[in-house]
Amino acid sequence: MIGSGLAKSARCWRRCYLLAFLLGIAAGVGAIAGLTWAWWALAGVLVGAGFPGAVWQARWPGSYERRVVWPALRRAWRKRVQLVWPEVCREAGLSSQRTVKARDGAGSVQVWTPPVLREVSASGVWVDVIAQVRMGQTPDELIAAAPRFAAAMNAQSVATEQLAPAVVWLRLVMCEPLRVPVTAAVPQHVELDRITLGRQVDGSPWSMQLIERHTLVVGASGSGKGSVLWGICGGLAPAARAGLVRLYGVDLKGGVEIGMGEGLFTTTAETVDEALVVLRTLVGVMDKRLARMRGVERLHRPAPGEPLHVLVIDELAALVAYSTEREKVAEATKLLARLLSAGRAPGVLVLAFVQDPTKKTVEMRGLFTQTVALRLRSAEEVRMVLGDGMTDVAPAHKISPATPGMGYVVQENGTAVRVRADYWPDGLVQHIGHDFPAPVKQPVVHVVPAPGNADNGGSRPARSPRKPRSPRASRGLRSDAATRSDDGEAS
Ligand SMILES: Nc1ncnc2c1ncn2[C@@H]1O[C@H](COP(=O)(O)OP(=O)(O)OP(=O)(O)O)[C@@H](O)[C@H]1O
Repeated sequence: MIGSGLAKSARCWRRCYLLAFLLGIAAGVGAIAGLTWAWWALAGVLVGAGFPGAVWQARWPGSYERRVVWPALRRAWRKRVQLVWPEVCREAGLSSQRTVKARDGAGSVQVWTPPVLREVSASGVWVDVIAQVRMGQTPDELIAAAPRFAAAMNAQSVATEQLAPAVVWLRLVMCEPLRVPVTAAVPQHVELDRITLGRQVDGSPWSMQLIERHTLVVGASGSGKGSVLWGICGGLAPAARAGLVRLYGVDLKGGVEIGMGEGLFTTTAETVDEALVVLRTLVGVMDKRLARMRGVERLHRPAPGEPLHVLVIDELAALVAYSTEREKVAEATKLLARLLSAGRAPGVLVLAFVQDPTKKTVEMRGLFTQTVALRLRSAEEVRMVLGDGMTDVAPAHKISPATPGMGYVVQENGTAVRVRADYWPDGLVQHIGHDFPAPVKQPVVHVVPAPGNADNGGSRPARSPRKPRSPRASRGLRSDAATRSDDGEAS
């Protein structure tokens, strides 16, 4: 999808082609009516320029945008920076003023000297400006004027950074290609290393590494955590069906989210007790794998029968902070911390979602190896989620509630990128839950205590195991069982 600036530019070019084409026809008619050869030449040039351009634009809009519209827009942005720079600097009080003699020697003129524009370049949907402050100025003065440049350039947003003691970098984001939502498609291929979740601000695909990573996604209510959750689980669906991945879902908000695509999951948990069973089982799997790997390999490679185990927790705070059952919360926190600290190498990964990073979850933040910040409520939350110094370059607290699924990720090279997850409507989630059933099902089996026995450990009445889905379920995870005979996998 293209942003409004791009759409405007495309419209403008379309009009030019149409005009060239019509003028060409008019010149041709003039030539037929007996005018000179010059009219024939004009007609040829105009029709020759207008017609192929119009056909290219109509027939191959993607390549036309890439090769014609974007380069023209970027050229125009660069020129505009050169144009507005002296004026904005003067208005912002950044230029120095001198009176010099006029060239003709008659009288004097005022000369304004702005900070030096060292480099102006444009790529993607932004313009990068590198400027050097004048003697006696501080970089902070230039950084404080950044919103004025953004307004003068009609930019959507501006990011700043001090590159050297006297050098400042400004990135003006000129149009918003992520404004229009895109609906996700049914995944076609087994993807394991990187899962494609949506688009980056420059229009390229946004993909995220999953293997060797524990992922934390933070976003206020309604920020679109569901689309990241289903982007990852849906993206893993072909691998799950092929037996390369097992998904375990913990959804303590009544199972509303994970229940939509329950078929994808090997096990789902909706109470703290069920979640504890899943956590104990995965810690057991992890410990056994680690013991097997010792001295043999350092990183587990997923294979059928030796799958990657992915624990998906919707609303992490419900598990480690909100529950009033303190002993259970303490155990869950401990088990989760073990998975987060040792699960990466043996292929037992955690993918957690949370609304509020200020609660106890923040204690665990350091154990996650990658973080996605969707819309947050304050600059302080951005700092908590993405780290110090990120509020300017990844202003997740400024994301509009009208663009759910939009957020910031910090790449391996340390730069922050704005992204938007594709939207997963309920029907699509149900569809993949149905079409990509987990080959192994291990429902949590509650052991009903004998009358008069101690607490059955459940916060809701014991229930009979869920009916296994096809293919036939393996033995379930027992709420009284801490370990399994094998990896915890199907026997
Ligand atoms: N990527 C997206 N593109 C467009 N719309 C989206 C996207 N993701 C979510 N939405 C819309 O935003 C609404 C809220 O999304 P979602 O339920 O995923 O938020 P959430 O962060 O999980 O909220 P909560 O924490 O309250 O459950 C959805 O009903 C959907 O209509």
